[in-house]
Amino acid sequence: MADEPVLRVQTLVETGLSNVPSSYIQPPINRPNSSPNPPNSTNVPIIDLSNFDPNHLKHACIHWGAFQITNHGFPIRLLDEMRNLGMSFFEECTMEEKLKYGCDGKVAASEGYGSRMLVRDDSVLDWRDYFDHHTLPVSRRNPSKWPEFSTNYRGVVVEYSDQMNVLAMKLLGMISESLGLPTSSVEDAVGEVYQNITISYYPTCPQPKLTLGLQAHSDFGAITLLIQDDVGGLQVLKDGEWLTAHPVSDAIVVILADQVEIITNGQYKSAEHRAITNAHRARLSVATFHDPAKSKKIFPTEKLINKKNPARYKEVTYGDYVSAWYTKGPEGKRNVDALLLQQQDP
Ligand SMILES: O=C(O)CCC(=O)C(=O)O
Ligand SMILES: [Fe+2]
Repeated sequence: MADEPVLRVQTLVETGLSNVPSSYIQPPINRPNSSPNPPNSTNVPIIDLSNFDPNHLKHACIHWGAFQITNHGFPIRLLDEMRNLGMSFFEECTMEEKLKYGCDGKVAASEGYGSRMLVRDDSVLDWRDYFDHHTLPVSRRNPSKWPEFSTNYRGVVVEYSDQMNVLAMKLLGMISESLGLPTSSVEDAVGEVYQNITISYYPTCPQPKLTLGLQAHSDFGAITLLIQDDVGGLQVLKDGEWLTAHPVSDAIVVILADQVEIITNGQYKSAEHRAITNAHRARLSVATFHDPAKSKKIFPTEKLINKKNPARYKEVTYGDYVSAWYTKGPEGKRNVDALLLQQQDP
């Protein structure tokens, strides 16, 4: 089992190093491409919810597994508050204050301030520090584990959690309808929602061409709603090419995760994505994950299965899926691909 590195990435950067330690150097095949897509080229689809077209949503879910939503009704004030409070935690609190909320590095997905996603110790480290909050069901909320440097931090997290959950369920309803299913189908297949909010902080990196802020992965839950700042660094894999999801002011990035791929029998795909680093400005993102309960059994929805379209994925207990993800590592989409059933030739 890996021990949590003593140094957070931010502390490493503050030492003024000009070469990144070898434990953060990606093998050449995983390193970021030197010429990313420019801002006005292909971007992940943008869906304006005030002028909603279900076919547009369907196209984005089939071909990208990720899209950005605008005019989503989520209070912009709350997006800004969450981003600003997150930035203040990382940049204005002392390390001593931050370490009061240090997470348990030996436990996967433990709550608090950390720097390592996997419990395995043989993977290349991400150039990222983070703060994970356990927010839903309400019984998992323990605000004493959240920072209190600002009097409204804990209140903002609660309001953000509730509002994100409402939006996530609305999106699952739209996704169901876009497949011709009753509105509640995907939400019912997910069951009780377990929500985590992770603020990721990517310090500037002296050698961004050698590192990743976050290695390539698909999210293991059902649906992730992510906001970023204007720095940019999120990339989505599309037809074998890594494309930067350029920041769109006040937009929310929607990322389909593995359980939605299984529930929709692969009609909709989870998005493989990663974060790159840069040498000039630290970057912040806030990801809100919506996952099933560990005991929930996940399988393709019966209404999408027939003779012509047989089930393509094995049933899995969600908790087993998550354990495999943390012990084997994400390595792109290998965990969901491992559930694929052999298809008979017609
Ligand atoms: O920071 C980002 O843009 C990506 C974060 C992410 O993919 C995650 O936390 O799962
Ligand atoms: Fe992710």
